[in-house]
Amino acid sequence: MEREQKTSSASHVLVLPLPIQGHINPMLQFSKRLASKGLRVTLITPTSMGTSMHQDNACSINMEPIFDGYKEGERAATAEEYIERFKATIPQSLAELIDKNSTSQYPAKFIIYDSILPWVLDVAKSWGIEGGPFFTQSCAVTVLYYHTLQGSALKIPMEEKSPVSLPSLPQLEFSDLPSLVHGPGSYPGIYDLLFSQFSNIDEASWLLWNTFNELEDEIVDWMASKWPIKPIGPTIPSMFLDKRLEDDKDYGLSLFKPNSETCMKWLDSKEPGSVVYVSFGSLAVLTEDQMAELAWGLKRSNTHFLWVVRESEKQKVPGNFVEETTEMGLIITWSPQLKVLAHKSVGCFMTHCGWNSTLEALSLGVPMVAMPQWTDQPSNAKFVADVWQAGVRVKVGENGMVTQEEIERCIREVMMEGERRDEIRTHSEKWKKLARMAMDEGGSSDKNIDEFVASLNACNSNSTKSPDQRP
Ligand SMILES: O=c1ccn([C@@H]2O[C@H](COP(=O)(O)OP(=O)(O)O[C@H]3O[C@H](CO)[C@@H](O)[C@H](O)[C@H]3O)[C@@H](O)[C@H]2O)c(=O)[nH]1
Repeated sequence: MEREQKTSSASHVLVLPLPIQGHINPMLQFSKRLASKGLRVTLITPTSMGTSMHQDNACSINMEPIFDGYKEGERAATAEEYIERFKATIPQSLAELIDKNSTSQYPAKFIIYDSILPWVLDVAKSWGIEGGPFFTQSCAVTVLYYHTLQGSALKIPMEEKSPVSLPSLPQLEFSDLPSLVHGPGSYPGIYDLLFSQFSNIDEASWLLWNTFNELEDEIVDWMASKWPIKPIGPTIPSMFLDKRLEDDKDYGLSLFKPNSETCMKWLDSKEPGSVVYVSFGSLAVLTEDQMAELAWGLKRSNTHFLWVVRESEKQKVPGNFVEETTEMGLIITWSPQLKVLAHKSVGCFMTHCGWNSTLEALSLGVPMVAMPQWTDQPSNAKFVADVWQAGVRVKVGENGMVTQEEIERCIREVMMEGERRDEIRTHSEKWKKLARMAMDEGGSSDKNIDEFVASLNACNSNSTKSPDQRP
């Protein structure tokens, strides 16, 4: 498993993501940046991810599997059950890994853990290792969770669905708030998980964030007045941004198998800017009725479409839809999303506004039609449409459904020639430039990464506890 890294005497950092695609991608990508700056990085891959992941061999970091309570292929019935077993198993597995490392040539100095696994910090500290959480969602959304937890400015359950005004944030309607803020009853296990991010935030020495200063400037300033936060994103492979890391062309680790060849060939055959790319990420589950509205909305828009429908969702596509749209569209089960967004034929991204997809579209200058589903996505959609003005957001009907007419209207607004389309394109291009600048040499995120690396290199002495001090 172990690969050659740039510097043999480098500080060693462990990185532990929750094993879902939207968390693996940014943490793996950040790991690559750290490795490019001379650190030795080990990405910890919980066993449930399996060994059959689709892995890019050019990846510059080490991977170390640890037991998370599940054998490859074994699945928990619910997210809550998975997290429970994960939490019961990982501390021991992690302690064994840290122990193994401590007697090696490269004892770990620091652990970067997914912010929704705050208890990792306690395990690390008991071994004399420092740690810091990595936040995979926006600063704005985290601030909203923070205010909810404080219970003063934002109280749940919300009795009145009136607009909310909070420091450093634009005025937000009820429908702009993360779905979990609507109340613990909505998603019990996940609610606890997201709110636990704050349980020991004051004990962490670095808070690393997949965002960039320019994108969330006022919010970053507000947070920086409370915590040592460091925006280090967008965590997109370098070849799509600053192009400084030649081998960094892809995320490199996928839990799904992309239909790359079919997809890129199909895109090559289309006119520039003529395709709507549609994807709702790795987790979203639409109702059968909503899938049907989406399908017929795509048909009504009369535009070419490339639609990602995961294997588990395929049976919801209306029976006659594929035959009726063979000339217009292609449905695939997973795409090489960054390559798709960077393709000249793509003119618009219809997205659920997962934070990675949002950052990817902004970084590649692709205008969006935002169709949020749950968790942080409504707030991301609010920013996309009204703050960054890089797209439009669908209106949800009273029955919670987005109609085919509404989907058609939004796609046309972003795709069809006219003032509105030009405005959105201009804003999208602006964010593309700013994202690139943030990651390029001397950019805001690049400086933060340098600062983090320098601080680790400065603690030259091995701080891992000696055998008789270990727990
Ligand atoms: O066909 C596809 C579809 C997606 N992706 C990639 O998969 C990732 C998906 O991440 P994201 O857009 O954030 O969506 P989710 O998978 O839904 O991510 C979960 O995690 C995110 C980070 O915490 C949250 O913002 C989301 O709301 C939550 O659903 C992105 O990097 C995409 O490039 C592909 O490569 N191919």
